[in-house]
Amino acid sequence: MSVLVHGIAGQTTDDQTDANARRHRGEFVRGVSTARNWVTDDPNAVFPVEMDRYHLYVAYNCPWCHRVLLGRALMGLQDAITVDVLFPNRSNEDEPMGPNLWKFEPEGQVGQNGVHVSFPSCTRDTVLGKKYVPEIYQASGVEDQKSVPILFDKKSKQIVNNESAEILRMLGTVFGRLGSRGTPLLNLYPAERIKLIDEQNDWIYKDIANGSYKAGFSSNQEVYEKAYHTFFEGMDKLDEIFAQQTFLTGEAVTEADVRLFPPLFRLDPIYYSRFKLNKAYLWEYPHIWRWMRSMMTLPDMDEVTNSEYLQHCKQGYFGRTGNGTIPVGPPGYPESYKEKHPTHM
Ligand SMILES: N[C@@H](CCC(=O)N[C@@H](CS)C(=O)NCC(=O)O)C(=O)O
Repeated sequence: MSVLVHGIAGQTTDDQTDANARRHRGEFVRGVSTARNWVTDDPNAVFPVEMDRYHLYVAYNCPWCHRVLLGRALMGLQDAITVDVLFPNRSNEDEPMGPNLWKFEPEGQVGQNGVHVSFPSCTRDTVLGKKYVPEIYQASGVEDQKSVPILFDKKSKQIVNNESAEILRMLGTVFGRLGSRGTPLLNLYPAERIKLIDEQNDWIYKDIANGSYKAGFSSNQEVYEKAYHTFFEGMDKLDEIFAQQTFLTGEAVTEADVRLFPPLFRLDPIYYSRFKLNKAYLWEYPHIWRWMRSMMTLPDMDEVTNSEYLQHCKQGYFGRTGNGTIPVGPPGYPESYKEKHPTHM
């Protein structure tokens, strides 16, 4: 299948210059997504927009999946696009397909801490019946990829796209007419705001969304410290923006807000400790906190921010790290995000 690469602002990749040497020095360098086809309005296209034709493979703990699920919920696309949910921890060394692979585990599993963990929202692969994500890529003829999210075409049994920035763009625009939000159609990337959204996406991807991963997963002290400072300079900048307006590009929610949400949702309960992004909590930024509250009141947000959702995140980030125990606190999350102040204050 031909691979169309559209360079959209703030797409989920890193500069690949000397990537292996940088990885060797301990820098976390994100790879490139290679399935890059688009669902379009054209009924004769290879992938035309169609009710109940497309499917998402996701893990709730993955922030790139989270943005796509947020897009699906906000646009009211739950009946239009089906979803399968992976177990939050990847495979162990002793598994037949090899280690560190996403897999379906609806019955749950015994974690590193010796406790059996299961989540009601974890599913099997309801489309292809596979166990591991690389098997989905193999069945679709896409090589050397193992990441989620995946947008899958149930009709042709092909992977459409595995770049969350592009999947979200499709959900927020061309899929809009299949959504349940009525008219006027919601559009997360409206023509009159494109420039502003692109500008915000660009720096927020580098400094906040991917920046948090640079801090959390680099083993190089210098890379971590740089990412830490950049992240919190970004937080100051965001607090100033939200002192002036409700959302990132004005008074209406757009794709830029959706993309900002996953890393900020994870800051207090996870990134603060796990990624050592411990200069300040989200609740210490009054205007960002208010933005969070505005986001939480948007339609169907509960589906993708509830306490089970956060528990997937905790399991994913802590379940195979250190001694494998899952933190109980901090108390009051995610409920506090709907309040003026965190409830434990
Ligand atoms: N290009 C991807 C990046 C997604 C990504 O990095 N996903 C992680 C999970 S958070 C993953 O599946 N990584 C593959 C792996 O490490 O096995 C996107 O944004 O859609």
